[in-house]
Amino acid sequence: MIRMGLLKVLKTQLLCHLIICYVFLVSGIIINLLQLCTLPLWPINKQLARKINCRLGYSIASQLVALLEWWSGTECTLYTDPESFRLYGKENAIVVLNHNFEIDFMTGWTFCERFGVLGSSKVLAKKELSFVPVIGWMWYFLEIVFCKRKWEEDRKTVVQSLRNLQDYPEFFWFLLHCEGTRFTEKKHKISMEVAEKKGLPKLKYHLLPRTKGFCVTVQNLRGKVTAVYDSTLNFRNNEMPTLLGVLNGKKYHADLYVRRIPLDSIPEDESECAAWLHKLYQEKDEFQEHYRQTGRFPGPITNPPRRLWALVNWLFWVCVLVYPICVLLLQLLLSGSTFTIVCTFVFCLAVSAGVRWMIGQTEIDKGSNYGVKDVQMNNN
Ligand SMILES: CCCCC/C=C\C/C=C\CCCCCCCC(=O)SCCNC(=O)CCNC(=O)[C@H](O)C(C)(C)COP(=O)(O)OP(=O)(O)OC[C@H]1O[C@@H](n2cnc3c(N)ncnc32)[C@H](O)[C@@H]1OP(=O)(O)O
Ligand SMILES: CCCCCCCCCCCCCCCCCC(=O)OC[C@@H](O)COP(=O)(O)O
Repeated sequence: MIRMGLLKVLKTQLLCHLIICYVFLVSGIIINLLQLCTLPLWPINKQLARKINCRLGYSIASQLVALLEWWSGTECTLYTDPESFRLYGKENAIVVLNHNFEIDFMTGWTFCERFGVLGSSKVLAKKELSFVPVIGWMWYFLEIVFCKRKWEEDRKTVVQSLRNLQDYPEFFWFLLHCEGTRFTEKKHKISMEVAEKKGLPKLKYHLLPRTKGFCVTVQNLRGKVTAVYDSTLNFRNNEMPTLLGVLNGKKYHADLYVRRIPLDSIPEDESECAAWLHKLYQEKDEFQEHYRQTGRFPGPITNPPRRLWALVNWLFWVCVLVYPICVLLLQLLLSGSTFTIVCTFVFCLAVSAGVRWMIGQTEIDKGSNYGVKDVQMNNN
């Protein structure tokens, strides 16, 4: 009991957070550099370069998974039917996921890890994320598809990036947050005004999905991808998880409901495909209503257990990187030079501010104006 309490207190200590962030940042930059070294390999053996980058990408992303699974002890429960379960991780899929939570990317990654597709997981991500050190840089080498969320500018690049995935050598899940931005009350209100204008039924728990990205993804990955995984995520007891909470060791309870829909059953025609997606979001809304009323999603629970790999990778980087920094700091302190000590202190502060900025990228309060601004412009 006392040991558990001590551990809980330890997880809230700034020093622990600094060590975790230091390991993440330094290992991440080392891996980014290794990824850079694979560049000359691309023209010679593209498939090998891709496979190496998947492993390197795994080594970064799985640190956040380990933080969620092992540090915060967050429980990730999967609601899905056993027949579909057998196929997860053994085929390429498009994942359609709601976008309500600051850590939904970490929860998504956790399921990817458990099914062995973490290194190769893909997403249609906003361009701003490509500038985030470590993760954004890693994504260049993993052929993540970036968009500016302006269809006229995106169409060409998105289509080309999707086509490039036709010969991808590993099984991948391609994530689409069709709502295009995270849920806020303001964005919801505006988006429901758009729904009303379009004569579409209102959604209670989702923003109106943007259909262009989905239709173009289905179109360009046909033949490569076999299914759409309609995924609906929620957290028990109205938890609103944050990355800072996870870093402080707070345990959350994620519930994910996944339905496997064969890609063949999705209409090829663009307007039919868009209508199909709107219907899907109406169903997703019903699942969320069911969750609110009963505290669970429909269907059986088929849980993949957490695996040791993410933890092993994390401990490896801790062992490699913590000892040298301790020696370095000790040498600096013993040097007796006030100037050097002050410089080191300022450098550490600057790095901490950088990491805080990175964490800020996950915070909904600091989110974009997308879904607010464009409607106002359309109305002007
Ligand atoms: C199983 C577990 C999970 C597994 C996880 C798997 C993989 C994990 C991998 C990685 C994890 C990391 C996660 C990182 C997450 C980062 C995610 C993001 O960055 S989300 C933001 C970027 N992505 C997207 O936006 C994708 C969805 N968007 C689209 O597809 C868009 O179509 C687009 C391609 C971006 C283009 O957008 P644009 O706005 O320019 O054009 P649209 O034509 O789509 O939109 C206009 C259209 O929408 C109507 N509409 C609806 N609401 C509004 C509104 N509020 N304001 C204005 N307009 C709105 C509008 O009427 C137009 O309608 P129409 O099409 O009829 O003209
Ligand atoms: C071991 C781990 C140590 C942790 C140390 C700190 C790590 C910092 C990690 C930063 C991670 C940055 C990746 C951010 C991914 C966020 C995905 C996301 O949710 O983006 C939002 C967009 O979809 C929509 O944006 P909005 O229009 O809502 O605005």
